[in-house]
Amino acid sequence: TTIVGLIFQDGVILGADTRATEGPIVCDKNCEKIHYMAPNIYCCGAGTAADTEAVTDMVSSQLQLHRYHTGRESRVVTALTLLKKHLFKLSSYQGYVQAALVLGGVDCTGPHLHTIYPHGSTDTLPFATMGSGSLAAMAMFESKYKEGLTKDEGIQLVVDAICSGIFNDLGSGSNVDVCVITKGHKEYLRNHLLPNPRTFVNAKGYSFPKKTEVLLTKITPLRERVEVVEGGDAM
Ligand SMILES: C#CCCCC(=O)N[C@@H](Cc1ccccc1)C(=O)N[C@@H](CC(C)C)B(O)O
Repeated sequence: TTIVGLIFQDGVILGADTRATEGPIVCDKNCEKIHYMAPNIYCCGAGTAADTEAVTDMVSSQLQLHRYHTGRESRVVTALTLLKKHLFKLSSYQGYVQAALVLGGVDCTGPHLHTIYPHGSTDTLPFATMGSGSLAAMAMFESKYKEGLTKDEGIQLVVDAICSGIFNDLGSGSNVDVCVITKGHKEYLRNHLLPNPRTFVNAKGYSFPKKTEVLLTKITPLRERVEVVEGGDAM
């Protein structure tokens, strides 16, 4: 997996590839790794698919109940705290729930971007990458990120970072999903880029119309091609 997030002038942009693997096998060529947490909060997940889905679904539900209780928009820090307390839980989790997350959103306190690791540690950053393709993606961010990026610049940089993972990490592949979050608005761009289209092989395979002449190049016997030297030693 390659998942990323960055802060741009109007908010947060998240990005993800769409490959799921089981060892050397690609078991899903177009899976979703950007999860809905709240209207203004989304979360990318890397690690065990089941764990990332379960932990984000659980916290998303908790946030919804909290919104009903408070009558207010969810805050990113609330999602962050719920996620890290669950993953760290002494009772048993302690890193066994393999969810490596990039959490992003915009709330009444502004834009926020965080990473959450399986053991429950968190970081607050202007740009972040996670998953097996995170180094390929971070190389793009370290060389191209700057503060005050416009929306289009931010989307392009996220696409570049995800594509770096798609093309250089075997654990990542297929398509680029993007999510743009600003104050009061979000755009979930599913399959924003399709850089690996499946070219269709002719369904009939290689069939030729009747009477197709199949020409083989005339093969000249070796003797005719090589001057034979009488009594020469075998090479
Ligand atoms: C069986 C099985 C694995 C089901 C799919 C599955 O979780 N694959 C994992 C890799 C993995 C992990 C732990 C055990 C096995 C296989 C995977 O593709 N993770 C990607 C993100 C998820 C959300 C798709 B990425 O981090 O590479």
